[in-house]
Order: sequence, then structure tokens, then C-alpha cells
Amino acid sequence: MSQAFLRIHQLDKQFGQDQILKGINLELTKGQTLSLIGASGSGKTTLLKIVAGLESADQGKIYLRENRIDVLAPQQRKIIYLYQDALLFPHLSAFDNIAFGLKLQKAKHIPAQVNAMLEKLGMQDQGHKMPDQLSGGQKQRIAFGRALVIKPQLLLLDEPFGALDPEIRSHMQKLFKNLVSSQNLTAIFVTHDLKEAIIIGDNIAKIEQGNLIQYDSKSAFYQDEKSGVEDEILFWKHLKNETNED
Ligand SMILES: Nc1ncnc2c1ncn2[C@@H]1O[C@H](COP(=O)(O)OP(=O)(O)OP(=O)(O)O)[C@@H](O)[C@H]1O
Repeated sequence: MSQAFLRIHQLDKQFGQDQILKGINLELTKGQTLSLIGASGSGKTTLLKIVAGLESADQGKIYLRENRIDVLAPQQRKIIYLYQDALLFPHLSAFDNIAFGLKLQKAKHIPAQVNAMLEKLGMQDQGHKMPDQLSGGQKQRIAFGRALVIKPQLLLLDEPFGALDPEIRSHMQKLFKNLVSSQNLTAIFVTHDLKEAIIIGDNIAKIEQGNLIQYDSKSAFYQDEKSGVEDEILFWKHLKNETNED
């Protein structure tokens, strides 16, 4: 039997006449983050939504710990789907936003758990603020904390840092890596940004013309001439050479 924590088997999805996803197979090991890349409109969000249960597939099966989840309602899947616009509950403080899911779970030691999460997020002094008093990056951190604190089985992130400026984005990437590894979380991380995909992912997959290509390793990805990594390296080499010639 497969050791995969998440396994997607032969998944198809069509919108009207457009076959968006064709026979998608994917395997993800517990504690790993898979970066998912692909051109705009290639079907990345559609795939995440199908895994989360927010969209249905035409064909295919999805297993989490060898249990079929595509037959379950979204709230029974213990999957968090987080996207770019950090939607916090506007009437709740940062602290209460993070506490929300814990209260639903009737968890123990909620204030201590929320304070520990605020500290990990570097926001220990900001818990009392309402969402409209937080910056974009701070809101995204709280949304992140709210998702992680309930220890989801699987985290699906759809361009979560797309709207952030480069400095905050880089900070969030490091924070994400730390939190995910300290909680041994399993995640799929959609991004347009090649560098971010490489920084964040333990492995990389790409959707192209409806097909999903899962690379065996990050180095297999670098070596694929279609990955764009080589072009990126050449760009910087040229720039360096030009600068040296000046
Ligand atoms: N509910 C829907 N009804 C019809 N077509 C849809 C629907 N949702 C998505 N699509 C189409 O499916 C295709 C894939 O969309 P999707 O949002 O999954 O792409 P994506 O790879 O996430 O794109 P981006 O990187 O731009 O966010 C697009 O052509 C889109 O127009």
C-alpha cells in the first residue's frame, strides 16, 4: 500500500467544453510542502478547491491517510484552504480571530494557545487590534495563525503572499517554513513566483495543458529546461556580465 499522506488518483475536471484537469495523479508525504506552479488559468485554484471540497471533480478519487475524502463534506475533511485576500472576521480582534476555530473545537487552554501563536507570528502586541487596524501583511499573518492553530490535516495555500511587498513576502516565506516544520504540517502551496516555489516547496509540481507533472526532486525540476530556472539563471548571469563590463 502507498505511504502517501495525500493521494489524488485520476482526477478530471471540465468546465463547459474546457477540460481543465486531465487524469491528475499526485502524492504527498506527511510533513511535506508541495509547490504547485502553472500558467494563469491552468487549473491550480480549481485543483485546490476540489481537494478542499469547494468544487467537485467529474472523475477521480482523493485519499487522505488512505481514507477517501472526496465523498466527505468540506467541513469533515479537516483541510484549510487559504487564499490571497486574508478574510478575517471584521467584528473580531486579531486575538479572537485566532481563537475562533479553537472555540469551535472546544479546545483547552485557548488563551495560552492564541498567545503562543501570536508570538510565533511576531504579533504578541497586536492581539487587541481589529482587522481594519492591521496592515495587509499583519492581516495575512493573523489569517495564517488562525489556520495553523487548529492543526489542520492539510493546508492548501493559494498565492497567499501575492499581495505583499517583497520584504514582507520574504519574511512570510521564512515564517511559513518555520511554522510548517515545527507543526509537521502537510501543505500544497500555489504560487506564480518561481523563486517562492523553490524556497517554500520540498517538492514541485506543475500543471500544463491540464496535465500535472510532479517532479521527483527539486533538482529534477531545475534540470527540466521547461521549468524556467535556467532562463532565470541566464538572466542574472547576463546582468552580472553587463555590470562587470561597465
Ligand atoms: N466556476 C467556473 N466556471 C467556469 N469556468 C471556470 C470556473 N472556475 C474556473 N474556471 C476556468 O477554469 C480555468 C482554470 O481556472 P483556475 O482558477 O483554476 O486557474 P489558475 O491556474 O488558478 O489561474 P490563476 O493563476 O490565474 O489564478 C480558467 O480557464 C477559468 O476560467
